[in-house]
Formats: sequence, C-alpha cells, structure tokens
Amino acid sequence: MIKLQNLRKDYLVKKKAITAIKRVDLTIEKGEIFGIIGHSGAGKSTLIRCINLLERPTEGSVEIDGVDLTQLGARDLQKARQSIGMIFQHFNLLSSATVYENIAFPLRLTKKPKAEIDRKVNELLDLVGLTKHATNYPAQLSGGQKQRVGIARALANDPKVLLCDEATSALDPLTTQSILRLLADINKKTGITIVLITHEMGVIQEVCDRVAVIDGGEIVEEGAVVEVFLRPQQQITKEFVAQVGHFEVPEELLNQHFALPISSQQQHRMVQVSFLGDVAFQPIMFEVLQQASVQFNILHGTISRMKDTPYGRLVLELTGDRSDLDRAVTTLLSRGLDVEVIE
Ligand SMILES: Nc1ncnc2c1ncn2[C@@H]1O[C@H](COP(=O)(O)OP(=O)(O)OP(=O)(O)O)[C@@H](O)[C@H]1O
Repeated sequence: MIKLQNLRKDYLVKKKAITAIKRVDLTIEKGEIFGIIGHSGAGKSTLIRCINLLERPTEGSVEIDGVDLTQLGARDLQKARQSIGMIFQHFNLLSSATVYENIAFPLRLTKKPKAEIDRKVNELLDLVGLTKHATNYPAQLSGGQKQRVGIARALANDPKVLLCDEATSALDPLTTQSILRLLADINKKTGITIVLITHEMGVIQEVCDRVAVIDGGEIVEEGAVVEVFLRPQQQITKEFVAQVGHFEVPEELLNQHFALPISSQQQHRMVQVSFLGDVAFQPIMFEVLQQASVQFNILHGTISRMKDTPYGRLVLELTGDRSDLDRAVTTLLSRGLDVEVIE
C-alpha cells in the first residue's frame, strides 16, 4: 500500500545540508494502523510529510498503491494527494469558518456539487459526533472537538490513507483516548490505512498494529506492536516501552532472598512468564504448576491489553524438586507461554 524506498531528506540551512532522514525503507500494509515513534528531532515529522510529498524527498521513492508520487507532475500529484488525508497537532483549522465550512472546504476545492457537499459534511459531522456544533467556530470548541473537525475534514474526499502528525500531543489523556478510539473506529469501519507519528508509547499501545522506532533519521526497530513491546531489541525501544510497560523486573526483586521455605531436595527458581492473546485468559500457568507439584509466589506482574490483544507478564518465584521445576518450565513453554529463567 505505502512503500518508502531508500528515502533520504536533506534540508539546506545556510547552504549546508542537514540530513533529517538518512535512509528509510518501509512498507505499510493496506488497512493497518502503523505508528512511528521517536524522540524530538528524530525525523518523524519529516518522514510523515514525505508520504504526501509536503516535503519532497532528496532521494528515494514514495509509492502509494503502486504509484511513485515522486515521479508525478504537478496536476497528477494534486490528484493523488486527494487520496491522502492529514491531521495535525495544532489542528490547522480555518478560524473564520464554521465547523461545517471547515469540513466542506476540501469538497469545495474539488468542485463537488452542492447537494453532495451537504450530504457528505452531514455524514462526517455524524461520524465525529459534532452534528450539534456545525455552526460553531473553532474558537468555541475544545481541543478534542477541534481535532474531530480536523479528522472530518481530512476524510472529506474519502482518502485511502490518513496521516496523523502528533494528532493527540496537544490533548489531555482522556481526550487523547477518545480521539484514538475514534481513529480506531474509522479504521475498522472504512479500512482506511492510518499512519501516525508520536513520541508517546501509550498512543502506540492503544491503537497501532505495527510500529517503527525512528532515531537519528533511521528506522532502528520495526515489528508488530505486541512483539516490540514484549521483546524490544534496541535500548531506545526499551526506554519507550518503559514509559508504559512496567515490564522491567525491579532491581530489588533480583537481589531479594526467596520467600518460600525450602527443603534439602528443593530448589528455588525465578522465572518471567509472558503470555499473549487468548492464552492470557486461560488458567494454564496455575494448572501446570499445580500438576508439577511446584509451589509459586507472584513477585511482580503486569496484565493489560495492546489494542485488541490481551497480554501479561509475571515474575514468579518457583519452588520444587529440580526435575519438577524443569518439567513445569518445559510444559509452560509447550502450552504457548514464553518463559525466561531469570535466576
Ligand atoms: N524545515 C526545516 N529546515 C531545516 N531543518 C529542519 C526542517 N525541518 C526539520 N529540520 C531538522 O530535521 C531534523 C528532524 O526534524 P523533524 O521535525 O522531522 O523531527 P521530529 O522527530 O518530528 O521532531 P519533533 O517531535 O520535535 O517535531 C531536526 O534536526 C530538525 O532540526
């Protein structure tokens, strides 16, 4: 659907080139919600603005549905851009136009008939829950409502792709949630491909299917959100995950003395058990440990949800005969849990 190949973007500042995007190869599938996360200055805005050629790449190609936008002439590019909607951190609404007129604006630009404009604007007002505010001006709206207008306007020409440039960064946590839920809903209803950039891992966790981590103008890690959360490879990714995950085993646990009593044949073992998807709802762990005659003590845990996928991670102290402990770990692995022996 979206294919960025060998993408580079330099800015000329006082006749010197500053490389914002070093080299990016990225494929985003049709219908997915794809997140790009990075710190300030990492190149997120530049990258997302290259997707609709608001920034023209210095090198490389930007394919949407097999068409390389960098090869199009002005008229064809303008047409292709109609299939790419965009929303912004500060909404970029026309302050002197009503909510209705803001949404109608792109339809008027494409010279749609009046009746069609009216039908479409009303449909979009309903979709974003702003029917009652049609005649209000942006200054009369809350931040969340302004972003809803931004979303409706971006969807006016039925785009195939929606680009979200830090769309929730100016909003409080509750409003952020409601905007993310609206985006997820629209994605489900229409199958639109959504690309969003953010510096907040919570945003990625809430709505994205896949994520790429950008650092110094390069993608340093990429994968399904659940995989990246549970098995981050790069240090920067681990730091982003730590913003929301509480996945790291606390230092004091690693140094503590085991709590369960022990007899001479028995051993202690500290394990981290991770589970994903439906397996999170099954009592596998307790069943297996009981059957193996292994005692356990929960030392630390997180159970939550990533978009629609439940997941959990528990740190357990296990006590039992060595062979029982080995058997319990092997059985847990064979039943689809991820088990890592910490100590
Ligand atoms: N128009 C521009 N002219 C010159 N340099 C720019 C321009 N836009 C961005 N840059 C530089 O390119 C690099 C990447 O900037 P970019 O805005 O893409 O990063 P970002 O990850 O979106 O950061 P932020 O979250 O702070 O917006 C930075 O070093 C920035 O200073």
